[in-house]
Amino acid sequence: MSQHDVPDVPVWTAVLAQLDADERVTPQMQGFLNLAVAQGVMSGTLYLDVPNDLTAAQLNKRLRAPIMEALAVVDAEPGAISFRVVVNPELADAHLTAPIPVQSAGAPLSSPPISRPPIDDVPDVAPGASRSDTRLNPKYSFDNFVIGQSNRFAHAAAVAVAEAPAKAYNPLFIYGDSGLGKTHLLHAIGDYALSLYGGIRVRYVSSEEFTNDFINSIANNRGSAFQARYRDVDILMIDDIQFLQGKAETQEAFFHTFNTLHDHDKQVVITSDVPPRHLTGFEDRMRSRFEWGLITDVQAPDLETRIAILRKKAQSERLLVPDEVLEYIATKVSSNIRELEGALIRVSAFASLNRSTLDIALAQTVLRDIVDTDDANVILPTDIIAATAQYFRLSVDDLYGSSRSQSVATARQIAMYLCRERTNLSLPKIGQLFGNRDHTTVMYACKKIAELMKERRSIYNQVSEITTQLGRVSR
Ligand SMILES: Nc1ncnc2c1ncn2[C@@H]1O[C@H](COP(=O)(O)OP(=O)(O)OP(=O)(O)O)[C@@H](O)[C@H]1O
Repeated sequence: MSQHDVPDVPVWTAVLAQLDADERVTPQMQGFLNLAVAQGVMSGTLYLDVPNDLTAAQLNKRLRAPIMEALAVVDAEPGAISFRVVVNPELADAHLTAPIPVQSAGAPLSSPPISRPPIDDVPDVAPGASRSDTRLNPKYSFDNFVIGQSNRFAHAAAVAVAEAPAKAYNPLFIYGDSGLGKTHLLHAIGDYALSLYGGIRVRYVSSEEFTNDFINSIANNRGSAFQARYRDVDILMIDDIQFLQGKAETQEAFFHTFNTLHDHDKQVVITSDVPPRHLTGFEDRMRSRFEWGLITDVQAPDLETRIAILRKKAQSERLLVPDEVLEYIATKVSSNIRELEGALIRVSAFASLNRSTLDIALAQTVLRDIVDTDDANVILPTDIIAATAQYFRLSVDDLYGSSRSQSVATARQIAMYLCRERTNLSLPKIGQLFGNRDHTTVMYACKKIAELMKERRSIYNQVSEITTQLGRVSR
């Protein structure tokens, strides 16, 4: 990241100056503080981006009081501003590529805000198989999964596998169209198994990550570390295996991993968009192994299940949405649960920004441009990127490129959000499309835009206007 790209947030600069004289900010803590990049103040909240969970945890735990006190001193209205730490993996990317200057305690933020976090401060992080090691998303649990006709069998099989790994069905192969809950089920298996068997080693991986890991292991001569990562586990879950199509060497690596795990009574769970026999570009020996255990599918949910999913989502996000509005959204979007959730976010964001009553009329207005992909033109990611670039008067290359300036970064995040919501592309695929970015960067972008839509009218309007523009794309 260049110095030029660090947003200038005067209140943060003033807070840093205050903290300079605060003895609670030890040199170790200063290391973490230097990693924070202030993004700006919105609705009374100062947003600080940090590169990883460890830094977020340290700032929240050790520096919350000093930062809050400093904010109270520097702000004209004491107590009016609080702060929020957000993990932004793009900053971690920057660390990998940027030189790492060593800064003295209290160095001003104007130099690149990057220095190594102190290694001896790590013990606060729980040792052993923590959920972050396994890369599980706690939002995707069985508790949050709504069971209906369309997924009842897949759900039951997933629960059975979590309760008795390698005993019930091995492998478990779940297939179905995009956005119907396959990834959710994988994470839920991991989450439930961990809650039942404390020390169990669980690993979730997307097929793209598996491929990249494999390629890196060859490039860096680290084959044994690769093997250990995927073979020293009790449950291996690999998402969207169709992406290994045509990648003979990666398939070979997976084939050996699979055999080792299976031979040692370790559980393998696989997802795909089609059943094993329809997987093209795979060797027969692989396809037949995928058929050894149980094959089950997830289908598009019926109306009742869609309403139940929306109700659950509204509850977990603490959104007050009348039943008839949930029903309306569920009738409007029928094929993809990710789009269903996107529609709910928009309707509730619009109501909260305008402080208006959430009723069917409002939902109709907001969703008039959302066309169910069942009966609409298919929207291509390139349409989304072109429409977003045009809207922000940027070039398409700006969105694919590496500029971290605030305006380009926001436009890129909106384009990523729309690609996730309106197309069938997986997170890694979207990452690849936007200049080979990591899938966690896309995940962060989607979360951030969904949150900002509720808080900032400008962002809400931008997303809506680009959607309207997309509605006009015809082919
Ligand atoms: N039965 C369900 N109950 C609650 N939420 C669900 C259910 N099914 C899917 N979802 C939600 O829908 C969204 C999309 O699901 P998910 O990412 O698991 O789909 P997927 O089938 O893995 O899609 P892709 O193949 O594109 O990765 C997630 O936010 C997930 O939590």
